[in-house]
Amino acid sequence: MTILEFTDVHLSFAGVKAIDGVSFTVGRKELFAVIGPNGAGKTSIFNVLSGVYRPRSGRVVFDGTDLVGKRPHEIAALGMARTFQNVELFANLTVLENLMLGRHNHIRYGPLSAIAWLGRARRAELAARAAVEQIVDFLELEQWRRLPVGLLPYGVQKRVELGRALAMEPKLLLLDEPVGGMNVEETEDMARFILDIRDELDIPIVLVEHDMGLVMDLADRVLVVDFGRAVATGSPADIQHHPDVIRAYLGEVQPT
Ligand SMILES: Nc1ncnc2c1ncn2[C@@H]1O[C@H](COP(=O)(O)OP(=O)(O)OP(=O)(O)O)[C@@H](O)[C@H]1O
Repeated sequence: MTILEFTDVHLSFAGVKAIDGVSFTVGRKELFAVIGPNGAGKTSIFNVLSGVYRPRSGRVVFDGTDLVGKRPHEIAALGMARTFQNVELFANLTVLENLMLGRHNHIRYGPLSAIAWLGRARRAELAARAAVEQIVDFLELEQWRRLPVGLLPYGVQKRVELGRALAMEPKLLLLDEPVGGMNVEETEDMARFILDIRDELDIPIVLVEHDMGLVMDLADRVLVVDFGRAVATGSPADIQHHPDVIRAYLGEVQPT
Protein backbone atom coordinates (compact mmCIF):
# COMPACT_ATOMS: atom_id res chain seq x y z
CA MET A 1 0.00 0.00 0.00
CA THR A 2 2.05 2.91 -1.25
CA ILE A 3 0.98 6.56 -1.48
CA LEU A 4 4.11 7.71 -3.31
CA GLU A 5 6.50 6.13 -5.82
CA PHE A 6 9.64 8.04 -6.78
CA THR A 7 11.42 6.04 -9.44
CA ASP A 8 14.86 6.60 -10.98
CA VAL A 9 14.56 10.41 -10.89
CA HIS A 10 17.27 12.57 -12.45
CA LEU A 11 17.57 16.35 -12.07
CA SER A 12 20.56 18.51 -13.06
CA PHE A 13 21.48 22.18 -12.79
CA ALA A 14 24.13 23.27 -15.29
CA GLY A 15 26.06 20.04 -14.93
CA VAL A 16 25.44 19.54 -11.20
CA LYS A 17 23.56 16.28 -10.66
CA ALA A 18 21.22 17.37 -7.86
CA ILE A 19 19.27 14.08 -8.10
CA ASP A 20 21.08 11.20 -9.75
CA GLY A 21 18.79 8.21 -10.15
CA VAL A 22 17.06 8.21 -6.74
CA SER A 23 14.19 5.76 -6.10
CA PHE A 24 12.00 5.24 -3.03
CA THR A 25 8.42 4.50 -2.04
CA VAL A 26 6.35 5.79 0.87
CA GLY A 27 3.62 3.69 2.50
CA ARG A 28 0.18 4.98 3.43
CA LYS A 29 0.91 4.83 7.15
CA GLU A 30 4.54 5.78 7.00
CA LEU A 31 6.71 8.54 8.43
CA PHE A 32 9.53 8.56 5.90
CA ALA A 33 12.63 10.72 6.44
CA VAL A 34 15.17 11.96 3.90
CA ILE A 35 18.54 12.89 5.38
CA GLY A 36 22.00 13.69 4.03
CA PRO A 37 24.83 16.22 4.27
CA ASN A 38 24.48 19.80 2.99
CA GLY A 39 23.93 19.95 -0.77
CA ALA A 40 23.06 16.23 -0.94
CA GLY A 41 19.82 16.78 -2.86
CA LYS A 42 17.14 16.70 -0.16
CA THR A 43 15.49 20.00 -1.05
CA SER A 44 15.68 19.10 -4.74
CA ILE A 45 13.71 15.91 -4.01
CA PHE A 46 11.07 18.01 -2.22
CA ASN A 47 10.94 20.47 -5.07
CA VAL A 48 10.40 17.68 -7.60
CA LEU A 49 7.66 16.19 -5.41
CA SER A 50 5.83 19.50 -5.09
CA GLY A 51 6.22 20.44 -8.77
CA VAL A 52 8.68 23.32 -8.36
CA TYR A 53 11.23 21.46 -10.52
CA ARG A 54 10.52 19.13 -13.43
CA PRO A 55 12.93 16.17 -13.43
CA ARG A 56 14.97 15.37 -16.56
CA SER A 57 13.76 11.76 -16.33
CA GLY A 58 12.05 9.37 -13.94
CA ARG A 59 8.57 8.82 -12.59
CA VAL A 60 6.79 10.34 -9.59
CA VAL A 61 3.43 8.73 -8.91
CA PHE A 62 1.27 10.07 -6.09
CA ASP A 63 -1.85 8.14 -5.14
CA GLY A 64 -2.02 6.70 -8.67
CA THR A 65 -1.40 9.99 -10.53
CA ASP A 66 1.80 10.80 -12.41
CA LEU A 67 3.05 14.16 -11.13
CA VAL A 68 5.76 14.91 -13.68
CA GLY A 69 4.80 18.04 -15.61
CA LYS A 70 2.12 19.10 -13.13
CA ARG A 71 2.20 22.59 -11.60
CA PRO A 72 2.62 23.09 -7.83
CA HIS A 73 -1.02 24.19 -7.35
CA GLU A 74 -2.27 21.11 -9.24
CA ILE A 75 -0.18 18.85 -7.01
CA ALA A 76 -1.45 20.62 -3.90
CA ALA A 77 -5.02 20.13 -5.14
CA LEU A 78 -4.33 16.39 -5.51
CA GLY A 79 -3.67 16.31 -1.77
CA MET A 80 0.03 16.92 -1.22
CA ALA A 81 0.68 19.70 1.29
CA ARG A 82 4.08 21.05 2.31
CA THR A 83 5.77 23.28 4.84
CA PHE A 84 8.91 25.28 4.09
CA GLN A 85 12.36 25.58 5.66
CA ASN A 86 11.66 29.23 6.44
CA VAL A 87 8.26 30.12 7.77
CA GLU A 88 6.07 31.30 4.86
CA LEU A 89 2.98 32.78 6.45
CA PHE A 90 1.21 36.15 6.24
CA ALA A 91 2.76 37.93 9.23
CA ASN A 92 0.01 40.56 9.52
CA LEU A 93 -2.84 38.05 9.48
CA THR A 94 -3.99 36.18 12.57
CA VAL A 95 -3.44 32.48 13.20
CA LEU A 96 -7.07 31.79 12.27
CA GLU A 97 -6.81 33.80 9.05
CA ASN A 98 -3.63 32.00 7.99
CA LEU A 99 -5.26 28.65 8.64
CA MET A 100 -8.35 29.68 6.67
CA LEU A 101 -6.10 30.41 3.69
CA GLY A 102 -4.98 26.78 3.82
CA ARG A 103 -8.61 25.80 3.17
CA HIS A 104 -8.99 27.78 -0.04
CA ASN A 105 -8.73 24.72 -2.27
CA HIS A 106 -11.73 23.22 -0.46
CA ILE A 107 -13.94 26.24 -0.94
CA ARG A 108 -15.94 25.93 -4.13
CA TYR A 109 -18.47 28.63 -4.86
CA GLY A 110 -18.87 31.43 -7.35
CA PRO A 111 -18.50 35.14 -6.61
CA LEU A 112 -22.25 35.77 -6.78
CA SER A 113 -23.18 33.31 -4.09
CA ALA A 114 -20.23 34.57 -2.03
CA ILE A 115 -21.49 38.17 -2.25
CA ALA A 116 -25.02 37.17 -1.38
CA TRP A 117 -23.73 34.82 1.35
CA LEU A 118 -26.08 32.17 0.05
CA GLY A 119 -26.39 28.40 0.36
CA ARG A 120 -23.15 26.85 -0.75
CA ALA A 121 -20.96 29.81 0.16
CA ARG A 122 -22.32 29.96 3.67
CA ARG A 123 -22.08 26.19 4.21
CA ALA A 124 -18.52 26.06 2.84
CA GLU A 125 -17.43 28.96 5.03
CA LEU A 126 -18.92 27.44 8.18
CA ALA A 127 -17.35 24.04 7.41
CA ALA A 128 -13.97 25.74 6.86
CA ARG A 129 -14.20 27.57 10.17
CA ALA A 130 -15.10 24.37 12.01
CA ALA A 131 -12.18 22.50 10.39
CA VAL A 132 -9.80 25.31 11.31
CA GLU A 133 -10.98 25.32 14.94
CA GLN A 134 -10.25 21.58 15.10
CA ILE A 135 -6.70 22.24 13.92
CA VAL A 136 -6.27 25.02 16.50
CA ASP A 137 -7.33 22.51 19.13
CA PHE A 138 -5.14 19.69 17.78
CA LEU A 139 -2.00 21.85 17.62
CA GLU A 140 -2.76 23.61 20.93
CA LEU A 141 -2.86 27.08 19.38
CA GLU A 142 -5.89 28.40 21.34
CA GLN A 143 -4.09 31.19 23.19
CA TRP A 144 -2.70 32.67 19.95
CA ARG A 145 -5.61 32.18 17.58
CA ARG A 146 -6.56 35.85 17.20
CA LEU A 147 -3.01 37.27 17.22
CA PRO A 148 -1.04 38.28 14.13
CA VAL A 149 1.39 35.50 13.29
CA GLY A 150 4.33 37.93 13.07
CA LEU A 151 4.11 38.57 16.83
CA LEU A 152 4.38 34.92 17.84
CA PRO A 153 7.47 33.00 18.98
CA TYR A 154 9.27 31.20 16.15
CA GLY A 155 8.30 27.71 17.34
CA VAL A 156 4.62 28.69 17.36
CA GLN A 157 4.91 30.16 13.85
CA LYS A 158 6.30 26.83 12.62
CA ARG A 159 3.32 25.14 14.25
CA VAL A 160 0.91 27.51 12.48
CA GLU A 161 2.60 26.64 9.20
CA LEU A 162 2.04 22.98 9.96
CA GLY A 163 -1.59 23.84 10.72
CA ARG A 164 -2.00 25.59 7.40
CA ALA A 165 -0.76 22.46 5.61
CA LEU A 166 -3.20 20.34 7.67
CA ALA A 167 -6.04 22.70 6.74
CA MET A 168 -5.67 21.42 3.18
CA GLU A 169 -6.71 17.97 4.47
CA PRO A 170 -3.75 16.41 2.69
CA LYS A 171 -3.29 12.78 1.73
CA LEU A 172 0.46 13.27 2.20
CA LEU A 173 2.39 15.89 4.15
CA LEU A 174 5.88 17.08 3.18
CA LEU A 175 7.76 18.67 6.08
CA ASP A 176 10.93 20.58 5.19
CA GLU A 177 13.07 20.91 8.35
CA PRO A 178 10.13 21.25 10.74
CA VAL A 179 12.37 21.78 13.81
CA GLY A 180 15.10 23.84 12.10
CA GLY A 181 16.06 26.76 14.38
CA MET A 182 13.92 25.55 17.29
CA ASN A 183 14.97 25.23 20.93
CA VAL A 184 14.75 21.90 22.80
CA GLU A 185 11.28 22.47 24.18
CA GLU A 186 9.85 23.60 20.84
CA THR A 187 11.47 20.59 19.16
CA GLU A 188 9.87 18.19 21.64
CA ASP A 189 6.46 19.76 21.09
CA MET A 190 6.83 19.55 17.32
CA ALA A 191 7.97 15.90 17.51
CA ARG A 192 4.83 15.06 19.47
CA PHE A 193 2.58 16.78 16.93
CA ILE A 194 4.29 15.02 14.01
CA LEU A 195 3.71 11.63 15.61
CA ASP A 196 0.08 12.53 16.37
CA ILE A 197 -0.46 13.50 12.73
CA ARG A 198 0.70 10.08 11.60
CA ASP A 199 -1.02 8.08 14.33
CA GLU A 200 -4.25 9.99 15.02
CA LEU A 201 -4.93 11.77 11.74
CA ASP A 202 -3.52 8.85 9.70
CA ILE A 203 -1.62 11.14 7.34
CA PRO A 204 1.65 9.77 5.91
CA ILE A 205 4.62 12.14 6.13
CA VAL A 206 7.84 12.74 4.20
CA LEU A 207 10.29 14.63 6.37
CA VAL A 208 13.58 16.35 5.52
CA GLU A 209 15.48 17.18 8.68
CA HIS A 210 19.02 17.88 9.87
CA ASP A 211 18.23 16.98 13.49
CA MET A 212 19.44 13.35 13.56
CA GLY A 213 18.01 12.66 17.00
CA LEU A 214 14.55 13.64 15.80
CA VAL A 215 14.80 11.51 12.66
CA MET A 216 16.02 8.48 14.59
CA ASP A 217 13.21 8.87 17.14
CA LEU A 218 10.36 9.48 14.72
CA ALA A 219 10.96 7.89 11.33
CA ASP A 220 9.69 4.47 10.30
CA ARG A 221 12.21 4.40 7.44
CA VAL A 222 15.01 6.68 6.38
CA LEU A 223 16.53 7.43 2.96
CA VAL A 224 20.10 8.71 3.09
CA VAL A 225 21.24 10.77 0.10
CA ASP A 226 24.71 12.05 -0.76
CA PHE A 227 25.81 13.83 -3.95
CA GLY A 228 22.33 13.29 -5.39
CA ARG A 229 22.45 9.52 -4.96
CA ALA A 230 20.61 7.19 -2.58
CA VAL A 231 23.22 5.80 -0.19
CA ALA A 232 20.93 3.63 1.90
CA THR A 233 17.26 3.10 2.79
CA GLY A 234 16.09 1.31 5.92
CA SER A 235 14.94 1.57 9.51
CA PRO A 236 16.75 4.13 11.69
CA ALA A 237 18.55 1.28 13.46
CA ASP A 238 19.72 -0.22 10.16
CA ILE A 239 21.02 2.95 8.57
CA GLN A 240 22.84 4.22 11.67
CA HIS A 241 25.45 1.51 11.33
CA HIS A 242 25.55 1.37 7.55
CA PRO A 243 29.19 1.93 6.48
CA ASP A 244 28.19 4.06 3.45
CA VAL A 245 26.10 6.32 5.68
CA ILE A 246 28.94 6.79 8.14
CA ARG A 247 31.23 7.57 5.20
CA ALA A 248 28.77 10.10 3.76
CA TYR A 249 28.62 12.00 7.05
CA LEU A 250 32.19 11.70 8.24
CA GLY A 251 34.03 11.53 4.92
CA GLU A 252 36.51 8.86 3.90
CA VAL A 253 38.56 7.68 6.88
CA GLN A 254 42.20 7.66 5.81
CA PRO A 255 44.39 4.83 7.15
CA THR A 256 47.13 6.21 9.42
N1 LIG B 1 18.22 26.19 -8.31
C1 LIG B 1 19.44 25.65 -8.33
N2 LIG B 1 20.37 26.06 -9.24
C2 LIG B 1 21.59 25.51 -9.29
N3 LIG B 1 22.01 24.51 -8.49
C3 LIG B 1 21.14 24.06 -7.56
C4 LIG B 1 19.81 24.60 -7.43
N4 LIG B 1 19.18 23.94 -6.41
C5 LIG B 1 20.06 23.04 -5.94
N5 LIG B 1 21.24 23.11 -6.63
C6 LIG B 1 22.42 22.27 -6.42
O1 LIG B 1 21.98 20.93 -6.35
C7 LIG B 1 22.64 20.23 -5.31
C8 LIG B 1 21.62 19.70 -4.31
O2 LIG B 1 21.07 20.80 -3.60
P1 LIG B 1 19.86 20.67 -2.55
O3 LIG B 1 19.48 22.05 -2.15
O4 LIG B 1 18.82 19.78 -3.09
O5 LIG B 1 20.61 19.93 -1.33
P2 LIG B 1 20.13 19.75 0.18
O6 LIG B 1 20.46 18.34 0.55
O7 LIG B 1 18.74 20.16 0.33
O8 LIG B 1 21.09 20.76 0.96
P3 LIG B 1 20.87 21.52 2.37
O9 LIG B 1 20.92 20.48 3.42
O10 LIG B 1 22.06 22.44 2.41
O11 LIG B 1 19.56 22.24 2.28
C9 LIG B 1 23.65 21.19 -4.72
O12 LIG B 1 24.90 20.99 -5.35
C10 LIG B 1 23.07 22.55 -5.06
O13 LIG B 1 24.09 23.52 -5.15
